[in-house]
Amino acid sequence: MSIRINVHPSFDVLAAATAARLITKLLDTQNERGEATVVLTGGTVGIATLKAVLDSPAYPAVDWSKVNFWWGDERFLPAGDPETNAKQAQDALLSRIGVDPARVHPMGGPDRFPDPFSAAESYAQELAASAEPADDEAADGAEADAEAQLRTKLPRFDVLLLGIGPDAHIASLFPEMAGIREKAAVAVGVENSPKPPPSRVSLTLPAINSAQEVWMVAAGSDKAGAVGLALAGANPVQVPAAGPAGRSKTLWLIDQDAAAKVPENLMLQ
Ligand SMILES: O=C1O[C@H](COP(=O)(O)O)[C@@H](O)[C@H](O)[C@H]1O
Repeated sequence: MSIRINVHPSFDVLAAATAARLITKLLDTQNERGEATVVLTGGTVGIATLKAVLDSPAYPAVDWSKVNFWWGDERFLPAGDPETNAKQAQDALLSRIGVDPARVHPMGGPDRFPDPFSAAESYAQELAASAEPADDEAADGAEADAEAQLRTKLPRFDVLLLGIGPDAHIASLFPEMAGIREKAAVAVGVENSPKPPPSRVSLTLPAINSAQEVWMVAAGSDKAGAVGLALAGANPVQVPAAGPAGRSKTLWLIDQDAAAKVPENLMLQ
């Protein structure tokens, strides 16, 4: 598994470059597999990236009707609320590109579930229903066992995008809270989130780390501390952004301001 850090000169360049990467990644994956699966993030860079996809003359190269969309987290608000990550993604891109609604999987809100915990349970079921059939190649060892278990619960995520909060949260996994410690479930409900709104739903770290590629996106000097600590190898319970690791690749896509505290030895690699 490789970690790569890409520092871009500004927020706009970061969003445009991440969009270009995403288009190419989806196109390549469709060439290989016929379809592609992306896990979207909310937040500033996440949504700006989707807008930049639509601004790119290359976006029609992707067959958007064969892209599966999932979310890394969601604010527990009614469907269509402008604060939901799903509505923001719809407005920025999804409503404009001819997606197949059956392949779009937003997390549920209070219009469908009594609380974020039942919404998380339902999302876990929806994820499991899209899991790929187990292959017969049984690998040995506890780690292989855990991976095989996870494969029965999750679809193959080709690329998973994650924003980073100034407090180093990723998805809706906040420092020191139960969600970031979760090892068994693939999705969790969150109450008392330090960032409003207080109720949320999130994928867990094991679910995030099942992705082939994880792309960490962040911009701005308020993210520099979180990015620096994460790349210096902090404990994910205190610094959730330190936890994600894609199966084949982890890409850090950040702007110069967010890169200000990245350990120098890593910048030289
Ligand atoms: O609330 C959230 O915040 C994070 C980070 O957002 P940003 O605006 O500080 O970039 C985001 O990754 C997450 O999906 C979202 O629900």
